Amino acid sequence: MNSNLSRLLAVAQKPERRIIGLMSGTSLDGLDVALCRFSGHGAATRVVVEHFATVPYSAAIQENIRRVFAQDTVELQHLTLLHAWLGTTHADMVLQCLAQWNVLPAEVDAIASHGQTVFHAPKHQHGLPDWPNATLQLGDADHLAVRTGILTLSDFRQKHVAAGGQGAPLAVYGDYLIFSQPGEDRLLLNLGGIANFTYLSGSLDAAAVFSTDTGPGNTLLDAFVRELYPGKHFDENGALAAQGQISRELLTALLDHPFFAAPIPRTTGPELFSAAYVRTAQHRSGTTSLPPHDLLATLTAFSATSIAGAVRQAFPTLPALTIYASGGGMHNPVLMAALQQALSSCRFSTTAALGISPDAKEAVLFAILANETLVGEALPIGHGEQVVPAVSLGKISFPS
Ligand SMILES: Nc1ncnc2c1ncn2[C@@H]1O[C@H](COP(=O)(O)OP(=O)(O)OP(=O)(O)O)[C@@H](O)[C@H]1O
Ligand SMILES: CC(=O)N[C@H]1[C@@H]2OC[C@@H](O2)[C@@H](O)[C@@H]1O[C@H](C)C(=O)O
Repeated sequence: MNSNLSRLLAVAQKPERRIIGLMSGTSLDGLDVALCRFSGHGAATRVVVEHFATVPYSAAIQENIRRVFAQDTVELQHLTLLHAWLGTTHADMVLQCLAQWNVLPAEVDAIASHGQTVFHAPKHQHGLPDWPNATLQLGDADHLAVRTGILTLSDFRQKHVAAGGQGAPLAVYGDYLIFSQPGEDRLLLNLGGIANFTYLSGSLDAAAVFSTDTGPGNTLLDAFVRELYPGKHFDENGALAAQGQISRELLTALLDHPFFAAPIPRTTGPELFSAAYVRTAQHRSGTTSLPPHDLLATLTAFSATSIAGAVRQAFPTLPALTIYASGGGMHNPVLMAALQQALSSCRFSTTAALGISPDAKEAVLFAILANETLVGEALPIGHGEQVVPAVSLGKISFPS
């Protein structure tokens, strides 16, 4: 048998596998690296996070990504170079983590690389009737595989799109496998740059499961903190927003967009929820001279209100849900307090209570996707409009 295929077979047949999940999200704060140990697959998946680190993105890396990130027009040479360069940069970050953890690359069975989303274009957002849903992640996985010597799975979103999805959220597959719990209706709420949630029924009914993006999480807060407070990158502990007053006029204008009435599931990104989106809403509501603290208070309320709105849209008579938060926004007490107030009948916790660090969760989820592709079967989840494509996800890059 071809040596690459026998290597693949050997990994699939191992009783346990070590898979590194890599995620660098819309916040561009760094690469999340989670070294996970797996046994089983599907409903029998067991995962232990052996090590986790976020390797921060330098200002240069951020700048190189921002030149194309969510931009309508880009320099094609830069985009091309960035694809290869991010692949090698992510490879070096993985090698750096492994060295720190005293783990040899040969002791790792696979890498699951999300890559860097640079443009997300679901049909409802690009608005071009003859063109499909589309999404683009950079950081070529052949570079990762060759440089690390580790089998690499990547580009998980394309199959989802090819099979009729919008390319996101993908968290639903892993959430379903590792967080379902008989007797508890759960929402797994990720507060990243963009916020999303997965619903898991306490009846363990796979057909009832769905997930959706809700709109902005931290992305607008980060953008305006960077602009209004040079040197700061985010509203640490909500300290800036806490000093402001919410502008009801601006909040109403921000919420006045068809995205918030579109059927669930829906996905989005900073292509829509950008500084320009906020400025347009400010003009419409006559709030262009809002003081910075008030603007941040209003943007925090915008995230909380749109998340709560999506939850209520999905569950008009809100059942007794337990919400398990993850992602950077859960460290923002102003955002969390607003969410708890808007969804006061829900119980709030974090994925730490379920054994997965909230900061590591998304990286772990991509490792789960790779484990399923290597040893599992495509999972039937959801139903009707909310069906989740039952496909294996990711492309396989061999080191040689
Ligand atoms: N202590 C804190 N106080 C307030 N906000 C925080 C804190 N820590 C992190 N954040 C927010 O979390 C963000 C990072 O979140 P995270 O790493 O989950 O995003 P991401 O993975 O890039 O996003 P996405 O899930 O959209 O891809 C930061 O940019 C910041 O806005
Ligand atoms: C296109 C893209 O990269 N989307 C991300 C982003 O970050 C959060 C939200 O928007 C979510 O839809 C998705 O990531 C998570 C991991 C997901 O697919 O579940």
